[in-house]
Amino acid sequence: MAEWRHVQGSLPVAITTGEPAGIGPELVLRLAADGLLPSASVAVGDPTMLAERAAALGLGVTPTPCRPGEPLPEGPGVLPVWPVLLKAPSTPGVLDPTNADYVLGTLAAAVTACRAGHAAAMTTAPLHKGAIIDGGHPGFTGHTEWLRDACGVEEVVMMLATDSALHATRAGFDGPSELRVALVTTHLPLRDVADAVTAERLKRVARILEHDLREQFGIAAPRIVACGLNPHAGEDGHLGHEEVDTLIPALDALRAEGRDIRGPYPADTLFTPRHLAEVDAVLAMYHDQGLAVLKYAGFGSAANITLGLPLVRTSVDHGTALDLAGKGLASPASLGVAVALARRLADRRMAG
Ligand SMILES: NC(=O)c1ccc[n+]([C@@H]2O[C@H](COP(=O)([O-])OP(=O)(O)OC[C@H]3O[C@@H](n4cnc5c(N)ncnc54)[C@H](O)[C@@H]3O)[C@@H](O)[C@H]2O)c1
Ligand SMILES: N[C@H](C(=O)O)[C@H](O)COP(=O)(O)O
Repeated sequence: MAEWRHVQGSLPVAITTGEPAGIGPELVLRLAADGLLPSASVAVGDPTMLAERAAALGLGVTPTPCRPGEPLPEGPGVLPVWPVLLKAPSTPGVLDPTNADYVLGTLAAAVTACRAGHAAAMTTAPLHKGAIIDGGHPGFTGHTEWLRDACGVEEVVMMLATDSALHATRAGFDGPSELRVALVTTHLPLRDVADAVTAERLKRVARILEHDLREQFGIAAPRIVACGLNPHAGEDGHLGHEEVDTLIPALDALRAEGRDIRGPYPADTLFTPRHLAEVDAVLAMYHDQGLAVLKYAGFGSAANITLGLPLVRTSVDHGTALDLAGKGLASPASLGVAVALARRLADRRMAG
């Protein structure tokens, strides 16, 4: 794996501006206009496109190019930008796969800056997976998997947390809007999920989750509860064999290592206050099993964190919202939560 430089001090959070036809650029501009970005923040994207979007929405922000490693420009309305240039002009709401390499270029620039010690962390505005795939990257499935490969690690974990769970200071969840959900599998067709939930993957994911709850979130003795895969956690093998054959042996092995991991429990009743009050994170077997509940609890102000990376990466809880792009109607709240979380996690990592 490449060497990572960790430099003390107030390094910026690099905010990739995402799919240029989506809401990402205007959300970054909106936070800057409202003074809601931490002082050391830098956008990564096309400065001309950002300036045009700011003007179109009447936002008093001046995107100002600068280079990684140099001091950030300052001043009223100044938004520092590390330039990555569009491959083709972009219109809000209209996807153009020609810009796939532009979007991936912004991610690469942020990772390079983190690796070089020029950024403290990265936060990603939403990209459009279909546009990246159509733009010549058939294997692309999402930031999470792309970052795993770019950083050269075997496994990472996608965890989303509601805003109140991010600020909780006690153990356990208090109320249905306080939730952390991690996933064993991420972006794959439902048809392929059962085969992808292997004992080895489940154990790797659970170990990373437990480690990062401790190290990144300061939870001294993390308590995790795992969902079953099948209805009623397989009903003792009558409604699917994965629990008996895979989940229970893997969870037994994790418990034998001394980890507090419960389950597998039926997912439909696990997400209830009585069960959640006793745990720090839910481990769901697949994307919509966990994220439908998380987004019901906190859509719009939750954040996505990639665990297991050598860098800090956070993201929004929503997508490109092409229906809202360019209209100034999209909420910047989740991006604000994600940037603030990146700042906090980076400061914690640097202090430690
Ligand atoms: N972090 C990411 O990069 C990320 C996250 C989720 C989805 N996506 C991608 O985004 C694309 C579109 O996904 P989708 O349609 O499933 O979900 P979406 O989140 O883009 O849109 C779902 C609904 O939520 C609304 N919405 C989304 N963000 C909003 C905001 N900030 N304020 C107000 N309303 C908002 C949209 O208008 C739409 O009605 C897909 O390619 C998907 O893979 C990317
Ligand atoms: N699974 C995420 C969600 O539903 O919010 C989203 O697709 C983003 O995933 P990446 O961060 O891997 O792009």
